[in-house]
Amino acid sequence: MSVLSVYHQNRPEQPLKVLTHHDDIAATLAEAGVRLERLDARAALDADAGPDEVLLAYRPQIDRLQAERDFASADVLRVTGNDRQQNELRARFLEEHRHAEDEVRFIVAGRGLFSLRFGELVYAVLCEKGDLLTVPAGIRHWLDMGEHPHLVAIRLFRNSEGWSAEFTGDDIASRFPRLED
Ligand SMILES: CSCCC(=O)/C(O)=C/O
Ligand SMILES: [Fe+2]
Ligand code: NI
Repeated sequence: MSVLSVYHQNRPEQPLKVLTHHDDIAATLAEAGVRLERLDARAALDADAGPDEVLLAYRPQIDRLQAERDFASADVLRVTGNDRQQNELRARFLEEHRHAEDEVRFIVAGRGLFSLRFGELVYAVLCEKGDLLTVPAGIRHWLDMGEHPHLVAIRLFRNSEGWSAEFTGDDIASRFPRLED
């Protein structure tokens, strides 16, 4: 179930509101220019399927998005378990950053908590399998996957080089709730 919690940036201990209905969440995010959509994520895949298998299994969804929005590349981010490499990935996305292009992420397994800043507000949206999240370019944000990450996401880029980000150096994420396992 997706969940949206809206906070004032100085009061991370007390959300101003919490929404749990997908339509309410999508409508609230849309007011801020963020799109949350649902896609079919029921492809039969082994738990350890590699990036090529994931991209092949979701080719119809990717092709449709590519036709609508003209992406130049796609990759698969898989973060599962908590070995050193996974912990490094978790730590990297927990640092507040922004991108020069929209962040377009299709969650095909597991879940992740995206926290987005709009003025003095922080919108923390828990995304799960089947969610397609589009965050406009330039929005400051971070992502938590919890202490035992389980997240597989297809990432779509306009940039043929793939993922690139500018880290803001702001430690706001350290004051906000993490994704609970
Ligand atoms: C769920 S996609 C993983 C992380 C990522 O690419 C990003 O930019 C998070 O903000
Ligand atoms: Fe990002
Ligand atoms: Ni799973």
